[in-house]
Amino acid sequence: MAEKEEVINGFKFKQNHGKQRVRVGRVWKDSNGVHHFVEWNVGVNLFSDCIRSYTHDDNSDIVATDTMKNTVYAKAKECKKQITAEDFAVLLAKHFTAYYKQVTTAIVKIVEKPWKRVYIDGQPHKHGFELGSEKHVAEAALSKSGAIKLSSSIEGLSLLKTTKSGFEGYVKDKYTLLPETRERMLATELTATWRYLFQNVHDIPSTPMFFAERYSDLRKLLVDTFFGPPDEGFYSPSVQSTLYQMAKAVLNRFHVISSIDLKMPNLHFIPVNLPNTQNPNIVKFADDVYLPTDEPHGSIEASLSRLHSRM
Ligand SMILES: O=c1[nH]c(=O)c2[nH]c(=O)[nH]c2[nH]1
Repeated sequence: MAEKEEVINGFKFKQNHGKQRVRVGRVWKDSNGVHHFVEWNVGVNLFSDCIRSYTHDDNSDIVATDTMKNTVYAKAKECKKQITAEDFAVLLAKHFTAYYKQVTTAIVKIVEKPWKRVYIDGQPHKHGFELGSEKHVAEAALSKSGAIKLSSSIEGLSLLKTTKSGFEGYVKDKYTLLPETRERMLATELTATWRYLFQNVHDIPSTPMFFAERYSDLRKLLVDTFFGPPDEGFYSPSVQSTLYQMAKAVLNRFHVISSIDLKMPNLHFIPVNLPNTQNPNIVKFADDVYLPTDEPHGSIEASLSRLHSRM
């Protein structure tokens, strides 16, 4: 699905064009008065045979980016039932690759804002929503032949535990100042991206909300694995180890997923000690008072894939 590289006038040439940040809100209303709502930020990139627009001032093969933007709204209107960001990305990519002879591949990326139904006194509100924290991203890259790459992400999921974390046994040299510990805070802002193993657009399940269920089950599994059981927790010997446990849990549980990438910045909470000549113990750290910092932060990233992931 790599972009086509042409040779023009003795140069290598690659191109694509699209429309970014197409913002759309969509409401679906059930007959019983319950409303459903999504807010999407859609990016479209088309790989198409329109090279003469670059070389010969001939725009006759260009699908206008304004047309792409209008198509997003038209297709959102056509979806009479609630649809996931993944299914909407695939729907748009299918449209662009099927409708225009020039388009060889369409990449559609959708960032969904975390609007969640409001609960009032424990009761779900029919038409009230509040904004959560992390974003849900879906990306479909579809070629005319039907070959597809479909992935989803959770972006910006903030997680913190106040104990059951340590870091020992690392390389010590003349630059090392960090003391070893078996007692520290662990905080991160997780980005997880997973790829579905569907290789062709026809392999994608037609079950409504299939991808929404995978998303929320996977989110729960990542969170459960990060923290461990409510009373005991899990001891984390490093961010690396916890990350690996999380990635492994996902591939062991979800057979429709072929790979997962996790980014887990280590957001440091620095122990506070404030010695003072008159009062050496004015603030003596006892795993209680910390200085939270955003920067610098550790950056720990890894991806885990199946060796054989064909369906
Ligand atoms: O879990 C950790 N992994 C590291 O690689 C690292 N490096 C560091 O200074 N603190 C930590 N913590």
